[in-house]
Amino acid sequence: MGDPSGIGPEIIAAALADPAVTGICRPLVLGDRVAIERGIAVAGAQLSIVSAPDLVPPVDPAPGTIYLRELSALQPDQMLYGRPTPAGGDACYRYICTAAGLCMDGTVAAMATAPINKESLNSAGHQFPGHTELLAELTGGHEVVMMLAGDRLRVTLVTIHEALSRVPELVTFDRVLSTIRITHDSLSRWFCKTPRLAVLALNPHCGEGGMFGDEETRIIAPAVAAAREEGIDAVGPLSADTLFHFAAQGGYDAVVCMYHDQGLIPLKLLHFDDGVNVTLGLPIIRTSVDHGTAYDLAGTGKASPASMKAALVMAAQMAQAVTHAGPQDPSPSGRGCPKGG
Ligand SMILES: NC(=O)C1=CN([C@@H]2O[C@H](COP(=O)(O)OP(=O)(O)OC[C@H]3O[C@@H](n4cnc5c(N)ncnc54)[C@H](O)[C@@H]3O)[C@@H](O)[C@H]2O)C=CC1
Ligand SMILES: NCC(=O)COP(=O)(O)O
Repeated sequence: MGDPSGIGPEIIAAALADPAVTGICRPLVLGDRVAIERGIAVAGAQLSIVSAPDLVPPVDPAPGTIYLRELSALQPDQMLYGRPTPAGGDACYRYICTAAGLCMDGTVAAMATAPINKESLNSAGHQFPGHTELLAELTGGHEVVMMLAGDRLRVTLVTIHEALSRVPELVTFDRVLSTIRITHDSLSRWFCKTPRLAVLALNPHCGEGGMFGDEETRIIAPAVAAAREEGIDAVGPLSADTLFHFAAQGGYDAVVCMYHDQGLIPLKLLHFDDGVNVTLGLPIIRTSVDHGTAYDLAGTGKASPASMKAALVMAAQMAQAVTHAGPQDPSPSGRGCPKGG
């Protein structure tokens, strides 16, 4: 359900009132009853809550229902709009842990998360920068990659939630190569058979022959060369300032970026409304909205549920691709896979 003080409950309600979502999956909400009731009212959705303490929704769910597993009983002062609390952060932690457990034991096929406030998660004593790192630990310490995806552009990140000043030391040969590998393997599995990857430079103009940095020659170019030797269709390092223009025209299936804002600024410019955050490398399927808790909008009914809907639909399509896995096209949605990709 995400942060009860943010827009999570209302965008969940709006998404689950849409037959395009409930037509493709049987959603089980993990969260707080009072927060979801309030979200339903804010969204103006015609939905009633069915308590599902131990169950998953039936094969034929009753129309207009939200199946809810109540994992918290927050007090009114712990869910004031725009006022995150440690209790809310702790509740988010429980929702995420339970969802991961249900995915791991096969009770559910996938999880889609609403936004959390990372500060309140940490204030509750859970020292994680975000879902991505928490899920990596909960599911066995896998190396994971954050991808944000829309129809026109996909980006994956070598470093995620890090101070910009730390990025250069974290851009290592091993990290760049493993991000390329995980991006390639995951795209091949879910989205395109033979993905074409662009790998970005860290510095302006690829370092301009060493004048503005040498990470390109020392680290990124050798990592791209190693990936190519493994048969991965990757090119780079390429200058970030021009590459996105070509990537958005279909030149690449994903762009491997060195740091958070290098990838997320162009992604959100094109796909703020419908972008989906996917964690690659996990043994489970996890998607998420591409935005945060939007405290300025919480409770107003003005928040767009489009990314929440897209995250739910993509999770369901990925799960179906697993169920029906075969030699046929692995693309669950056809999202942005250019011809010949
Ligand atoms: N998946 C997750 O759990 C994410 C959580 N966050 C967390 O969210 C909190 C707030 O982060 P911010 O940087 O302020 O980003 P934000 O995405 O919450 O808000 C940025 C701007 O976008 C607008 N906005 C966000 N979602 C919207 C929607 N669905 N419809 C219409 N407008 C929307 C907001 O009103 C605000 O003006 C932070 O604690 C951050 O860590 C941020 C990104 C992802
Ligand atoms: N900017 C994306 C973001 O912060 C999402 O993080 P996570 O909670 O999905 O790890």
